[in-house]
Amino acid sequence: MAGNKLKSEKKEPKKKKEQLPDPTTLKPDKEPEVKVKELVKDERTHKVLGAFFLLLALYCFIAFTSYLFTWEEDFDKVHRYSSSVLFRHEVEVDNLLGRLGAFTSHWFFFKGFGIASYLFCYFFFIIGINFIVGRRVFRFWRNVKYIIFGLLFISMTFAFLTGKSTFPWGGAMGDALNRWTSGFLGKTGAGLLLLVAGLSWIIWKFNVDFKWPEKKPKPVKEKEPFAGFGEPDEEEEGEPAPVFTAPAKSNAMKGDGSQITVIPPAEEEDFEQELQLIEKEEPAAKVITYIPPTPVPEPEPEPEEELVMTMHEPELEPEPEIYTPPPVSKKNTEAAEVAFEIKPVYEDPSDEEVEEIVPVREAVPVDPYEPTLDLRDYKYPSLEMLENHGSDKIVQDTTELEKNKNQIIDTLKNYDIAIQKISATVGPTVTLYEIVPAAGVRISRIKNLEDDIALSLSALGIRIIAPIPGRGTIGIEVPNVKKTIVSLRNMLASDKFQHSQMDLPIAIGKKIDNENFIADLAKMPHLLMAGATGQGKSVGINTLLVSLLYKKHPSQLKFVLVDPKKVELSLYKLIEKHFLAKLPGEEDAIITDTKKVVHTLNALCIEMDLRYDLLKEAGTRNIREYNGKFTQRRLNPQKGHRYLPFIVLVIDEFADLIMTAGKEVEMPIARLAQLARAVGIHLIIATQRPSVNIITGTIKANFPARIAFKVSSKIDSRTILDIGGAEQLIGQGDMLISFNGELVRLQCAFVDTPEVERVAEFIGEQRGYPDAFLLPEYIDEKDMEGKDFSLADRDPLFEEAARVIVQNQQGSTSLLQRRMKLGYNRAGRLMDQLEAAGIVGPNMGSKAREVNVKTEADLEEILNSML
Ligand SMILES: Nc1ncnc2c1ncn2[C@@H]1O[C@H](COP(=O)(O)OP(=O)(O)OP(=O)(O)O)[C@@H](O)[C@H]1O
Repeated sequence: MAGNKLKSEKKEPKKKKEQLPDPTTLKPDKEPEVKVKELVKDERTHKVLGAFFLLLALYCFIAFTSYLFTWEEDFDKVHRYSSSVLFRHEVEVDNLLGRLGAFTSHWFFFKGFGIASYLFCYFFFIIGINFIVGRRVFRFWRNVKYIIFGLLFISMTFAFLTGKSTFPWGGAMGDALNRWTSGFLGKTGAGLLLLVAGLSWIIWKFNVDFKWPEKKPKPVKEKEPFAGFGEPDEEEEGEPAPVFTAPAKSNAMKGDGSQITVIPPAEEEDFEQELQLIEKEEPAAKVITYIPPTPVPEPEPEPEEELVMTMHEPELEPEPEIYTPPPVSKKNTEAAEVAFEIKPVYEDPSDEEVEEIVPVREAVPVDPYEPTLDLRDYKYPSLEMLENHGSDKIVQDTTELEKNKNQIIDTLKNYDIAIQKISATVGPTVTLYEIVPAAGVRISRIKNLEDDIALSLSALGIRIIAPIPGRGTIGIEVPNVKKTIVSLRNMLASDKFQHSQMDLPIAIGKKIDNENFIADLAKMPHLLMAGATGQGKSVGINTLLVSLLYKKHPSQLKFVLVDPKKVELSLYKLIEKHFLAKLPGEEDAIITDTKKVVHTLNALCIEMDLRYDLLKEAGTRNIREYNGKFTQRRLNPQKGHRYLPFIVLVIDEFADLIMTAGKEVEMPIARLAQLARAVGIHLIIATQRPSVNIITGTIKANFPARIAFKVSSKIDSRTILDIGGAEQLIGQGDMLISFNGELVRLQCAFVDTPEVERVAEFIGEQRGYPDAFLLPEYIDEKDMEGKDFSLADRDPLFEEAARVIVQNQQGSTSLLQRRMKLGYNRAGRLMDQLEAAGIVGPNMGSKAREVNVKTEADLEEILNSML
């Protein structure tokens, strides 16, 4: 043992000696060996090549243009000496670019392709640009094909047209082609061939639309107004629709055989053309984005409900071109009712005037239902109510940038990591340094050294992203010394927000590259927010709510606000009659009590189920389609259909709720999160404590979009985002959002309390609805247990309640509340007593109870017998 110890002691100093060389003898770093392979891949090589090709293009262009003016003078000299002219000093040429210019032009023009030789300039130009920019700005092979075709076609055409001109218009190649073709097809044949080739190219390139004058469409002949709704006859099918704006492809996808069948082949080709163009314009993105030729929103395909499909066929189109009401038949009387408010204004078919057909669309004006007319004078808040918190201009401190850059390079060098390139993007709170490691450096090495590097850089809030997904670079985010506040006002003023077509646009914040991050809450579809106290959660919630208030009308959106802290959301009380929803009979729309939260969540579940029933009845799959149909007056309000506003549930402190109510809260939230998206109910849940017992697996699985402000530990960050990093944030609205499988660092937009107050006041002062939006009533079975009552204890209002119920033939607690101005509890108790007396049936969940007594006379009898 002792021997061993001695040995190791002896060894150690030796080892140390090897590790620490004498600083005085330090040699300068060896220049790294340059391998050919690396050289070829190196972007600098590409840039040099790019510059060379661009110069070559310019050189040829000048030489060729000069040749046009000097060819006669230079011709003999160059022709006589051929390539040796290059080395004959005594020969003087007129070409601007000397003997080389004269020789090159002669070679290209005379021996090659004549005037078409300019295409070589273009060829060198596109190679040069592609090399120098480092991506395929021009598609190489496509251009090569065009150039080859151009060389052959142009040279031959010029040879054909110019005949025996002394200037080599078509060059030797053009002449040879022309001679061969004229010999083979005759002069006329060769001319025709050129014409066909030229035309074909034009058609191919520009997709010229050849239109034969169309016949006037025949009038839709009907014996009686409702006759046009059945199977379309052949004539109708063949006819083009009067106005068609939707892309041919999307129509083709529907393939529903309805009357509006418009897939002209030309449109189909247009579509392909569009696709190619985008491919060409954005080659580097490698994403083929289909932008529909027209901005008509495309509805999702309809559900495959047989009955509904057949009855509502024309309704499947996004914009019905020809609307014809349904035939009244036994089979589909329902369909006839569905189209109840459409005014068929067909002309009498016998009338000669019908020949002068007006587009059918105009002939059937459908006055769409406009939900905003509920409060037609409602004015949206103006941007002036919000403040500009300093300038949104980002300050770039070059010395700070330089210092950080050098520190990063030095730190990495300490770990033997060489880098090829470093670039910086300055964001509002952090600067992203993007590093391209030298060839051969493994990214995993950098990843393993993440903590050490962060420590060496010794700045607070450093985050290393190795690699940045999709970029192949490594990112190091370093906080800025001077941070910029992102004002919500500026984000809302941006074009992206102002012109957004999203259902529920929310301006969240700015990315590092200063791009505004505006997302659609409806697509998220729910949002989970976490962050330690004081890191910007409440500001974040205000930002989201205010964004929605700036974009939505009270008829289109309702908030259910849960605020266990009692103070955070109290500002919104002012907009109760415009934007808030509450339980029937409740005083306060903002819910602060846990018990009521459970009731509200269950009421939301009932609302969700009711909405699903409505959607099913209407044969629609989501709220968008449903509201679309409703506004087109295809759904009958008398059958319970109504315009469905979006409902956004906001819970400001979720941890509190879970601690006090546990499963009672978790279950309805999980249910809503799983199912409510299609019916327009969306959840925003915030918590200070992102621990696993609060953000349970069930909750997490149903919230794909998650925001983390600064949290206190890596574990918390993992709980919320499934990855560390949020503990490295610097607070004050610095956040990470995980959405669509991407993790993005944002600076949350800032809106101060006085601003929110101003907006709420402005809305609150306007005319609103008589009450907040009422959620369906929820009866907690537990509350009702053991409440059998003796008839002697019955409520003094019992008889009155019984009369209200029997008169309306509707066993609903909310009816009692409304008619008798009662609170929820008393109305619920009365309903129990009515059940015990046999006047109404048992509780049926979301539906009204059955009323067992049909007439008032019967009721009086019962009441008398009870005396
Ligand atoms: N986006 C932001 N930009 C600039 N400063 C911000 C931002 N968000 C928050 N802050 C600053 O941080 C402070 C605390 O923010 P906030 O009240 O939203 O924290 P919180 O997480 O809700 O705290 P608590 O959980 O205790 O309510 C704010 O008063 C503000 O000064």
